[in-house]
Amino acid sequence: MTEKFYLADTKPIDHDDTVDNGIEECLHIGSGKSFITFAGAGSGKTYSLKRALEFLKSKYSDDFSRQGKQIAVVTFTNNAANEIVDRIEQNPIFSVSTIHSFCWSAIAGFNEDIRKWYLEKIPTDLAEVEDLEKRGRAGKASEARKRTIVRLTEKLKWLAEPQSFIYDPNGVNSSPNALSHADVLKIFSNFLTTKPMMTEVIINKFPFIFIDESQDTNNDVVNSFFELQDAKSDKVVIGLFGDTMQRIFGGGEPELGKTKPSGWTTFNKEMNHRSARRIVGLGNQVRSEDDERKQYARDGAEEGFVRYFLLPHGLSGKDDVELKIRTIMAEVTGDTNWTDTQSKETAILLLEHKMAGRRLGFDELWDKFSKTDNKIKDRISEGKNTELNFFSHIIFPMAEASLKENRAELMSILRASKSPLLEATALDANKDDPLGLARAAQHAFRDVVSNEKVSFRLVLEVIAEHNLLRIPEKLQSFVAAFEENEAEIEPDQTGARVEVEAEPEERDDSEITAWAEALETDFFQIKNYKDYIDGNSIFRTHQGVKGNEFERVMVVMDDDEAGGFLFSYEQYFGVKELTPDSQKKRVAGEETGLDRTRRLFYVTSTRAKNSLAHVIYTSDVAKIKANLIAKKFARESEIIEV
Ligand SMILES: Nc1ncnc2c1ncn2[C@@H]1O[C@H](COP(=O)(O)OP(=O)(O)OP(=O)(O)O)[C@@H](O)[C@H]1O
Repeated sequence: MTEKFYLADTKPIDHDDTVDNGIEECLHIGSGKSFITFAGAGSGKTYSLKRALEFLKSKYSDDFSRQGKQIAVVTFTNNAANEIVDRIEQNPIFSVSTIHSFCWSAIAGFNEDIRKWYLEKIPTDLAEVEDLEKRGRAGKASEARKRTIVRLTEKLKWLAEPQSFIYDPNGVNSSPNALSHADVLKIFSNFLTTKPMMTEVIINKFPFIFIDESQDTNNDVVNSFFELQDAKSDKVVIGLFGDTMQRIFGGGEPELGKTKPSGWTTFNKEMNHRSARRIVGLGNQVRSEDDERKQYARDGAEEGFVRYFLLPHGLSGKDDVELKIRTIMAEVTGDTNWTDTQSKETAILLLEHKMAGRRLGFDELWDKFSKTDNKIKDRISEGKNTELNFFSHIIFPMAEASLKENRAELMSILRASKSPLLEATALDANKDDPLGLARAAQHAFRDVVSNEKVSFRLVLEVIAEHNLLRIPEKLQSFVAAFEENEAEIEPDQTGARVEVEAEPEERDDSEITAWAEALETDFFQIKNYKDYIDGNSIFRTHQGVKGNEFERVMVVMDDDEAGGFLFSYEQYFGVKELTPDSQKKRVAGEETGLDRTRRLFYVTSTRAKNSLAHVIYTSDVAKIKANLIAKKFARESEIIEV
């Protein structure tokens, strides 16, 4: 059989230079040429972005510095923003920020407009919940709906007066007038298309706007940029960098690169600078079932290794088997680093937190969230769940400082988190001993966290009881009794307790139920969760490695253990039939779990530079083997049954 299905062809390293030259032709004020770059894995999107920035710097640096203009680079995550900042030369004409920071900086200060936006939106949300409540049954969900109705009604009252809104892109946003992450994006998209003044401010400040990872950039935001280009093509150039095959988070625009945007200049990058020929070949074969874009490896690239390990579902001692597989990979590749458990150049990719949770020890916590909405799970996997972050970013470091009796560190966390006990009103109320209350609270907190088996609930309760920190909105109902005490202590603050709008999808009853159960589990699991989210472990999720690269990658696929329904490798590899619902969707040309799984498989496979081990737990080893060969994902010799 011909090797063309397995090994990518090669081209010289400068093969894509024409693309970068083409991009430069768009980069003139008034060019009218906004552009979208199609570029597969490892094609050097960041490289092209960097070149574009350098070009603009050489052309406009003096003018922009004088006029206070900037070039905006908008990224998906803080990590991506930092990586770009590291890779470009520091210059005040570059403004690199996450999408949330960018949107917030555009709408910040438009307080009256934000208030009006809420005044229009909340009655609709309220009517929706009231209607659901009228038709729904009594029970936990109904209780949650009733709480939402009270909250929204109070908020409407609060919004009757002018307010000043705040937002922290990296924070928990639990203070009364803080916007939620989701609302910042919604408000921005709405204002960009309906508020000419804000639009003018943006395009005057940013004549060039680049958006990285555009395939996953929030749908509303991307579409508002399409409208901006239609209306102001003489004043702004927008450049989208991304790869539609790597759209793996929920919020992106599915039509990107198909019907949208129209009339934009498009560029195709064809090189893969990252991976060995065999790995680029596999990526091409995966893509042949989607948009059929093909990549070349670099001239001189090594052949590299791909191996498949097929294992039956329900196997016991998975950790041992996976260790053995790494030993086999070391033998096959001659690369002994495969067995080094600390190597930063090795990644073991798990489909879900649940799998990492079991291997790292936060499975009890994670299990409680396994039945929640996918958007919530997405936020957890991105480390963006407000309440979990409250525990991992604030309370856990406090517990550590407290146990080490590091009072300075503890005070600094309390100050940074705006502890109510350190506010002027609280300090003034106890003139004789302003820090007395804070001290008592710290002692009580230390007593509680000294128990290594303490539950999240007890930790939360001691914080609420002593008013050590403001509790994020969704957790407030679990400590409601203490809040009333707090209102007695600070009668002036009543109105300020109302939290500003959370995204309706996030007001999901299942999340409240999950929290009720999760709070009963061991608090110190949060350390393992935090290590994992911070990337301090060899384990990562399939979704979490987007944009990263490693010498060696082992991808563990186990539908049974993952227990999710967003992805199904069994369906993708032809072992299980599509569900009737998916079949209907497929016929109607709609997206199915199969498309999502294919894209995820593409992302994980293409993280490896040199060697790739696919570990597949399946209900039918023989069938999967036959299908991998039929799809030309594997040569027979690459499949190993352990
Ligand atoms: N033109 C180039 N010449 C040399 N090296 C390059 C070039 N472009 C990219 N590289 C290298 O190739 C690797 C992949 O580049 P980069 O991470 O920018 O790709 P990407 O398109 O963002 O990939 P992905 O979408 O898979 O995350 C990096 O190690 C980068 O340094």
